[in-house]
Amino acid sequence: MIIECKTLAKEIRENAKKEAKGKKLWLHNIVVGEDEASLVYARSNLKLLRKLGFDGKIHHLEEASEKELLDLIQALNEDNSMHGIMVNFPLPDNIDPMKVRSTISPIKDVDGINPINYGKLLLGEEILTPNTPRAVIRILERETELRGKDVLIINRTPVVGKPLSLLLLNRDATPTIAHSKTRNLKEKALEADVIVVAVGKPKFLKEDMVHEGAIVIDVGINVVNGKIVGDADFESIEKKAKITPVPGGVGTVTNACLIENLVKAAKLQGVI
Ligand SMILES: Nc1nc(=O)c2c([nH]1)NC[C@@H]1CN(c3ccc(C(=O)N[C@@H](CCC(=O)O)C(=O)O)cc3)C=[N+]21
Repeated sequence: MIIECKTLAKEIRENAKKEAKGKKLWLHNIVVGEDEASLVYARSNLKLLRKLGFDGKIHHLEEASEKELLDLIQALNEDNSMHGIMVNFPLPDNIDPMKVRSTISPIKDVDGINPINYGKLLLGEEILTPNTPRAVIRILERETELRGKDVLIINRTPVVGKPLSLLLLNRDATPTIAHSKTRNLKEKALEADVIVVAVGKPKFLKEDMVHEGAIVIDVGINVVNGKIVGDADFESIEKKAKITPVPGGVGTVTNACLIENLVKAAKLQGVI
């Protein structure tokens, strides 16, 4: 069964638009290098911003020194007419991600990646939290009661798996984080009420890893022959479990959540 996500995405962005009270907000989206998923995100987000009467700019730096990137972030921090700064991961090896995180002003940090916002999340306080994991939570909260549920997350990155586990703990679920060194992945997956997959490999999650009636959230964004596909074998899993589509699933809701955080950030800056 397919988990329809577009209605939820629409609700989130229309509510954010209302909260902005007619104020035109600006978001700057930074992509360094050629990560396809980041470029898909930046482009679809810019479209969405404009549709809602906001605006934005994509800074696609094919190559950048660490200093160039930090200077760009600093300039955006200081510009009062700019309300949100989104830096896409992964970054190339010549750039220290920790310095990037620390440089983004905590009140313009629309993806919740600054150590202050991230630390607050760790302590149970959700101010500006990462959008991809928040999108997963929004989808799950509509499908099920999270309290007590066993959730297997196949991803341990600071962008998806780690923050998602914290959001789940805040909601009394029982998260397990799996990664490339995890043993008996199939057994763990078969026991889970919910499986969240983000590994960057098309058809990684197969039908024989999912129990009847489970919920599968596909966070994968892979470009295959010019088309976007997820990490799950959608056609076979869809027959026995609930599953989010790609495109039109988590990505769509993530995009709406980014707009929601832009509005929140503007409130923290006192412009709304
Ligand atoms: N710090 C950080 N945070 C992220 O959240 C983050 C990141 N870095 N790096 C890159 C990945 C990728 N990602 C996507 C989000 C939405 C869509 C999206 O909007 N997809 C739509 C549109 C696809 C289309 O244009 O057809 C969909 O799936 O329906 C895609 C990809 C977030 N990421």
